[in-house]
Amino acid sequence: MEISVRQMYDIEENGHKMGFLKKFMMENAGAAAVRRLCERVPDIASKEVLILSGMGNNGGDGLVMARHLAGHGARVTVILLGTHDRIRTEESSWNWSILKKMPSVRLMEGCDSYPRPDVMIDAVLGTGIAGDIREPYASAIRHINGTECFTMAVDVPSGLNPETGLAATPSVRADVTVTFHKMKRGIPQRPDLTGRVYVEKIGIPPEAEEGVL
Ligand SMILES: NC(=O)C1=CN([C@@H]2O[C@H](COP(=O)(O)OP(=O)(O)OC[C@H]3O[C@@H](n4cnc5c(N)ncnc54)[C@H](O)[C@@H]3O)[C@@H](O)[C@H]2O)[C@@H](O)CC1
Ligand SMILES: [K+]
Repeated sequence: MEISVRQMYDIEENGHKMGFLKKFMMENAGAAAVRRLCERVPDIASKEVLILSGMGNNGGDGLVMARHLAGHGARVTVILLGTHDRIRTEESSWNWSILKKMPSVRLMEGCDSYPRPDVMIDAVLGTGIAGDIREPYASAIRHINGTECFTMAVDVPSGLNPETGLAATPSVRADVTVTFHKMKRGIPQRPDLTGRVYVEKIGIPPEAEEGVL
């Protein structure tokens, strides 16, 4: 079943009000994405992974992935596309503050030149996308597309509108996309951008869908 972005936000809100806090959803989302990544890249411990994280909760999923990947022994760099004081949500800031205590993860706030990794994680933009792609997000997306390495998009390839299926210029072209809870209706319209799509449950109680679906 495909759902709208509005329905996804309402389900998330209902789950949060039930006490299944958004930070738990984010944790499960990042963990599920890393499980899929390890399936697709079995020798992850020998890999250099670059995570490009935006300032919203899509970026927060990327921050969770950084911690899990460090646990798997990967060499992880996170580039936050802004400064940490501009992170927009409590759950994402919370994950950033954990990473600050982890020397095993290299953290950068903004950057002039991007490292060239073996694996790229696109956690730039998700369901919160609105309008034309602004900087520094546009440069980050162009960088992702300019590398040859294996690319996983978190929730939706950045630039692709998960409601309409319309793709901004630029939009990420991913090898795989891991989306959460249920398929958003715009995602299956662009297999050329998403690559293979996995839909992962993130622990939201089914009761959170009551009155929404
Ligand atoms: N819905 C859910 O159940 C869950 C959602 N999660 C994640 O949260 C994401 C949604 O998070 P948010 O609502 O914070 O939104 P996003 O993280 O998708 O985007 C918000 C950020 O992007 C910026 N932005 C929006 N459009 C832009 C544009 N055109 N150019 C440049 N910057 C732009 C905004 O200013 C804001 O900083 C989902 O895609 C998913 O990855 C997960 O944490 C797990 C739970
Ligand atoms: K993304």
